[in-house]
Amino acid sequence: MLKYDYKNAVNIGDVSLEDFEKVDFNGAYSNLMEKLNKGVIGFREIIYDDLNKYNDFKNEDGINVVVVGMGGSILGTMAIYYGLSLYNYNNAYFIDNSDPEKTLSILKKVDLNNSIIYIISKSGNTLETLVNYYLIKRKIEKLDSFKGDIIFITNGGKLKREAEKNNYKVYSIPENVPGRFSVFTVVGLAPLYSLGIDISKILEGAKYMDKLCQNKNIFKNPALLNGVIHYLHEKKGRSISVVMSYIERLKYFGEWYKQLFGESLGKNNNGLTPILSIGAKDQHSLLQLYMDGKKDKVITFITTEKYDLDEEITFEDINDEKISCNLSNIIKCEQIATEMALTQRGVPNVRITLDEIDEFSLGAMMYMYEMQVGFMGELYNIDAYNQPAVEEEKRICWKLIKECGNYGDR
Ligand SMILES: O=P(O)(O)OC[C@H]1O[C@H](O)[C@H](O)[C@@H](O)[C@@H]1O
Repeated sequence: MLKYDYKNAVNIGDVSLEDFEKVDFNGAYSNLMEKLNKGVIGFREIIYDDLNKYNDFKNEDGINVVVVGMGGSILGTMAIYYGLSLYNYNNAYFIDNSDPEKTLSILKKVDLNNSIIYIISKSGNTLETLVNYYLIKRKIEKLDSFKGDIIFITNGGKLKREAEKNNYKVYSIPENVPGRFSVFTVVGLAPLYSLGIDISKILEGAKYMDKLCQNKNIFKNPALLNGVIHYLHEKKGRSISVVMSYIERLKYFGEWYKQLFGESLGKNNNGLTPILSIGAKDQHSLLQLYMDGKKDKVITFITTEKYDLDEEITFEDINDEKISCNLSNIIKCEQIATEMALTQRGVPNVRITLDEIDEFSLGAMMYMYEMQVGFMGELYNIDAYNQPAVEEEKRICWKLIKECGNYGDR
């Protein structure tokens, strides 16, 4: 389950309940539902897909899973995998950048003969994914015989042609699901299945949240409510959306959230800037800014009722007095203290509380943010599902790469 608390974001920072009346959230609700019900945008229908197709994929103990992708083709998978792992990532490798040190250090240590390798790219033309694929291809060609598995998840472009030329298995992604909304498709669920994660429980969480998101009563619809709250505060100049997770293993959830929020809403001089903070440690690095800097932020706390690892501690405080409590009490007190201090300073903040950190709650929270971004796209009257501006850099880069013999030496 997931609880959403918004009391510190209304009647704070000059946003009142009366302001809600000025926002056509009913229109946003119907426009988004029309797009989803007609299948124009498909990120809702796919959570009701039949999961039998995943029996095709391997899920064997001890086998490595190597995922190669960028952005929406890998961040959701990392968000869920690292969100569920308790800091022991023995057989999962994510190649998600063009940093030679990162990719080559992974390829130096992973035994590709004992690996399922997912090459994931919706367009099939993403430079980093292409180059990382060629690095793996070259490594495989040096082996006497390749006993691993290569699976392509792509809809076209160079990578699809490569897969067909080499007779690799190819799976497609529903065209009406934009990349950054595709974690609940084969893009995320296939590698997560191979990593032994209960993908049906992830979808149960998404479906639980979908029911809440059908509610026309905004105060019972966390995605719509959080969307309208961020919209209203952005209209008052608070365009930075800080997500401060008091669960450090949600760090990659933050990376996924950054792309979903930033790339979907950053259009036509609009947009909110997503920032991920980790509590309690960012109280010692960014809280001064959040408390006393520009009043241009809305803070979202993410916390949990239950930490999977916890222990009692007895220690002496700074006045040499004995304190006995659980470690989880300490971080929970820090989160509440930060929330209270920010509220007293008039910094609007909301809180998402997970029952526990499991497939269900991550599925629910990620689906909530997909729906929230959908609603906000309607509120801003923008296309939340494309990313035309990123193409400009790609055109320049491909041109430079062609000359890279010279450019590389500059
Ligand atoms: O899945 P791909 O086609 O490889 O795209 C990977 C990523 O790169 C693109 O440049 C877009 O900015 C992202 O929205 C997308 O998720």
